[in-house]
Amino acid sequence: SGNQSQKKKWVLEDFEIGRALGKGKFGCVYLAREKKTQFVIALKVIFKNQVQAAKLEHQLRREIEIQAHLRHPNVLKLYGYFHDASRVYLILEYAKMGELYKYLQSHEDKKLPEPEVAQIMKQLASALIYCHAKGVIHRDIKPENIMLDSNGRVKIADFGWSVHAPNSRRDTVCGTLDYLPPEMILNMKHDFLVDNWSLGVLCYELLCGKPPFETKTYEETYYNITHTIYSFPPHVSDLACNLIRKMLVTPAEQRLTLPEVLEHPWIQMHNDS
Ligand SMILES: Cc1cc(Cn2cc(-c3c(Cl)cnc4nc(-c5cn(C)nc5C)[nH]c34)cn2)no1
Repeated sequence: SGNQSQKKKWVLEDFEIGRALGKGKFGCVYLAREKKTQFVIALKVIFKNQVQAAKLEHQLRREIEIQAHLRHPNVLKLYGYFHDASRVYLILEYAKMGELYKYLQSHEDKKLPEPEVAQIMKQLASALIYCHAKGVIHRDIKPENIMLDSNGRVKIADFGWSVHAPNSRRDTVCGTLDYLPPEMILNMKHDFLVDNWSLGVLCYELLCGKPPFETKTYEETYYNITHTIYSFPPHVSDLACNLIRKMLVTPAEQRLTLPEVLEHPWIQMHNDS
């Protein structure tokens, strides 16, 4: 049961370790199975010394803290964690189809059909509505951080860059909000809306095979993003263009909200497709 996985003191001997599933900056992820229940998981093994060398212990602690408390069908579950002298182990949900990024690469011209993209967008918007309601901003929505489970269900993973927005403080200290300067309140809204922008960039990339502002140089990409300079290939439907145009808006508070994304006709028309 839920609290069992929280209270249980896990040790490496509780698991049979299988093949490596992927490598990251500070470690690897292995397919693994809990011996007693034969439950299959993904075991993320992180080397403490590498995290310490990068001064990212606080970020790792935050990733664990945040992901351990999120429960949503489109958020990769963190069942528990433990550590030994040199490593931290995260017991993660195993996504059967791997990273969306690789799934994209396996398609000729690296793009997906519109109905499939609409389903992915619907799931991610729902997951982000849940995260934002818990005061969590992901801040790193991209194909590498989205996992595919069976039957086209997607899971947001890697909360390494996520943060608890100040918003949770604002919600709990009602009354004293009056004294917060506008820039701080705006920033709070602003922070949340970074995920809305990234979701728009992701939608474009899944439909077009490349991100909207991608160019050969950092400077050019920077200019395109800050001036919202991008164009659509001819095969993208008008409704899909309309949705993306309403998400890639520079003044954050003018961006489509996540509930509005779910209500958009392009998402609605592909319901249950
Ligand atoms: C360190 C480190 C590596 C990574 C990237 N990464 C994530 C996974 C992964 C996770 Cl966390 C959960 N389920 C997965 N399922 C796969 C998978 C399934 N197939 C058929 N092929 C793959 C690959 N990978 C999963 C692996 N690496 N993040 O931090």
